[in-house]
Amino acid sequence: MTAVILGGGVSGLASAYYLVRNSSPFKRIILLEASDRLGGWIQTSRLDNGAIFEHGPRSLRPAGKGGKNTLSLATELGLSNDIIAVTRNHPSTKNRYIYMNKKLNRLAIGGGFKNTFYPQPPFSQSVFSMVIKELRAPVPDNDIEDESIHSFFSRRIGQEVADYLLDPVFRGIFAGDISKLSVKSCLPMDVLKIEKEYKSLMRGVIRRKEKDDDNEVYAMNDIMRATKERWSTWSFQKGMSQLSERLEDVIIRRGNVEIRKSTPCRGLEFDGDKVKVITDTESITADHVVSSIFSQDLSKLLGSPQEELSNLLNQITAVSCIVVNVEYKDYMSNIEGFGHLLPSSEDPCVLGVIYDSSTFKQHDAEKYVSSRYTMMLGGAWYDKLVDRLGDLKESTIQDYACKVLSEQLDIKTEPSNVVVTIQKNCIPQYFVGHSKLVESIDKCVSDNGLPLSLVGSSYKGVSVNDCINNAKLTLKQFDHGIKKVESPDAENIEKNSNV
Ligand SMILES: Cc1cc2nc3c(=O)[nH]c(=O)nc-3n(C[C@H](O)[C@H](O)[C@H](O)COP(=O)(O)OP(=O)(O)OC[C@H]3O[C@@H](n4cnc5c(N)ncnc54)[C@H](O)[C@@H]3O)c2cc1C
Ligand SMILES: C=Cc1c2[nH]c(c1C)Cc1[nH]c(c(CCC(=O)O)c1C)Cc1[nH]c(c(C)c1CCC(=O)O)Cc1[nH]c(c(C)c1C=C)C2
Repeated sequence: MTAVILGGGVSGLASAYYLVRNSSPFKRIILLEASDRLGGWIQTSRLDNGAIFEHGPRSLRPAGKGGKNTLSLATELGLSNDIIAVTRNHPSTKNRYIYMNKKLNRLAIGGGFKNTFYPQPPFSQSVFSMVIKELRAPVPDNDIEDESIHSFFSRRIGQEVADYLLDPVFRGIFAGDISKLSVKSCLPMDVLKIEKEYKSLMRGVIRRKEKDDDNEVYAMNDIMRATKERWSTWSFQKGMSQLSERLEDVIIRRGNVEIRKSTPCRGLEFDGDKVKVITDTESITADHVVSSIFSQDLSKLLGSPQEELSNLLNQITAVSCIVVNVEYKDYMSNIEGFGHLLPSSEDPCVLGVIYDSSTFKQHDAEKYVSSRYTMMLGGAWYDKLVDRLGDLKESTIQDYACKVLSEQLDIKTEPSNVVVTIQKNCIPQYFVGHSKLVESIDKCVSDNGLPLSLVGSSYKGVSVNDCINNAKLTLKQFDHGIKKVESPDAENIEKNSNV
């Protein structure tokens, strides 16, 4: 049997890996990647001076099922010695800032008397009063299927928290507008269900027992290391591309996967239990297709009689971001932290700045002192940004970004390296009603008996962890048991039947 995987980003690569790692019915697997490289939004550049610029994802969380699974995957791939990690007590973990009223306001994340009982700018109320307000907030009588993040947190904790905390945080993840983003699909827990059951989000988060129904088999070495050393975030010595490059190596080494770059799929024609995968040069007859591409790109590949599915897929939208990587030679920042975010009320077009050198100093230039930053622009406010800039010439964007950086971080020196990357449709948006839309898509595929699996960031999670874990769980249907794994940690996979 033949499977075709559409897309060579981390979801497509993970799909291929899990199909070859486990015994599956597919003797032939073809991965089609439209561009000339693999990794998708994972894009790492290594400058001549040894500095690393990430134009997409730069960090992974160890927490949660997805976090555990990605650590397990790194172990299985033999990448343990290439992992670099930041612990929870590191300044880049403890210090996150909101840039508001033209100054940096450190987010009071970790307790303390002053932080708890006295208002911390930019908020006019203390954390303690926010907690009391949330515990006392009324619960709507009617069952709410879904709600915007702004609406939910405004009624639970107040508009100020929605506007000055949730707004920037979700601009920092989805680059999106919380008045449209779904509270059901964008948060790691079902807050509406928790509110209904416990009459308060705080009470529910404290009281509910995390069901440990995780029956997955994990390679434990790096999971145990991350737990023991209390990692907060991690990456790789040579950047995130090490993950996609190693996945490619291992997939090819396993033999029955053919990776075709610069080979876009141009169409899918379903015919009973077979599907014709059309490229510029041929039509591949497959028994199953795994699509990891953006839902609107998949929508365009479907002709009649798949109009219904095509229309549903087309309803999921994405935003575009401009990512500006900047390095300052012979400059040591005096601010340690993960970075700062801006509420849309402060400046809609500037989403935030990541202090890359504060998190991963290992990625700095080898031979001299320097500081690296990544500025994220646009997102749901992309059109406003284009209007403000006037044009999207690299020099226009570069001048603008460096001016903003110098204002917001008081940097007086000129940058030594700048890379501008325009990432079109890079972060899918999970608007109110997204989970119902995904259910309708899944139902349409199954009702029509289409040999099609949907993975990737369009549906159930935008983080790298979510993409990998969702690919693994989606393809479980084909999992006929783990093949002998040659990875250094193979015995651990067998031994640790549960975590
Ligand atoms: C700027 C930015 C910063 C981010 N930061 C983080 C972070 O710090 N941590 C984190 O966990 N996540 C982060 N993310 C999210 C994460 O990077 C993405 O969600 C994830 O990489 C998506 O992977 P994917 O494989 O699902 O999709 P993609 O990476 O989009 O891969 C899809 C692939 O399909 C190919 N393709 C498209 N059409 C076709 C076709 N017709 N035929 C064949 N191939 C096709 C594309 O070329 C692409 O290679 C960030 C994302 C962005 C954009
Ligand atoms: C300012 C814009 C953005 C920044 N990062 C992203 C955008 C759009 C993209 C992004 N960053 C993360 C993820 C994965 C989310 C997840 O579920 O793990 C995505 C899609 C990582 C991340 N970024 C922030 C948080 C709190 C997280 C989660 C995990 C972690 O702690 O590493 C917030 C944040 N993003 C940016 C900054 C400057 C920032 C906080 C100061 C940049």
